[in-house]
Amino acid sequence: MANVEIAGLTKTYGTFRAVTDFGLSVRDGEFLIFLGPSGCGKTTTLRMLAGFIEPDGGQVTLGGRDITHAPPHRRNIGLVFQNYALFPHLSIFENVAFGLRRRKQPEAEIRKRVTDALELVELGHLGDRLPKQLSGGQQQRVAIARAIAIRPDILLLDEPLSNLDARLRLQVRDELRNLQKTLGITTIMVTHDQEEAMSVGDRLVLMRAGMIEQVGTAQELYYQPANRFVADFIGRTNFLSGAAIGNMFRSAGGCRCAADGIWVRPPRS
Ligand SMILES: Nc1ncnc2c1ncn2[C@@H]1O[C@H](COP(=O)(O)OP(=O)(O)OP(=O)(O)O)[C@@H](O)[C@H]1O
Repeated sequence: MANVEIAGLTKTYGTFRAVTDFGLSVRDGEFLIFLGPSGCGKTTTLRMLAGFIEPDGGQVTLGGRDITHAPPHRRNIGLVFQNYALFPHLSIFENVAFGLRRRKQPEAEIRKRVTDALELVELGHLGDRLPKQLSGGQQQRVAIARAIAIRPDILLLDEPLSNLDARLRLQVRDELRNLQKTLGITTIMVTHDQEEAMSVGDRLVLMRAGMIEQVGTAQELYYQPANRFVADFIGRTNFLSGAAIGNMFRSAGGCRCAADGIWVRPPRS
């Protein structure tokens, strides 16, 4: 477990700025969501944190350690991708054991950690199967078990639920949320699904065109949007033109709204 400090992270492809001056503190044990429309830079930012994309500028520290230019395997980060990325020729047990074998853990430790991780995602009885003998939801739970088996400092999830059908999506989403709270692992998840973000995230980072528009809880973004884009993206919002006068709002049609949100239609004269 660790807190993550991100400062001024920037990535440019040619002349196109995919991520600009991204700065944020992720708290120890927090479930943070990167949310925003397609192409806004969520995956690029996550991949810079994972070490797969080299940033052009900025800094990332993990538990106080500068990892900005460290290779992925030196970061102790658990990764879960949209497409599960399981090894098709390895058993479920060996898929989960993979990262531990690479880290040259003793055999007894590997057995214990794989068994524990598979139990946590309720797949302890399926260790001998191959990935193709599992459903999509089960495969994604294996990918989650593999990520947590190495006891990562942080867990990075890139649209982990988007290949699942609607029912499984809800189920795995709730399981993921419970698991994250049980283990207390600092977690960052990318999604473009507002409802998913609002139901699992402690805080949401709403991005647009490579920049952060607002960071806050779902309630803060919903009730105190920083701007029109946030209000539009997060809520089912109707926009009325008008003017704020003290603690009142006067719309072009003559209605007024007090700070408590109660509408008042002025008496006809
Ligand atoms: N290797 C690359 N070369 C050039 N442009 C790229 C490259 N990778 C990403 N981009 C561009 O950077 C921008 C951000 O991409 P990114 O994948 O981070 O967006 P995203 O928010 O994760 O989108 P989505 O929700 O569709 O996955 C996009 O406009 C994309 O086209």
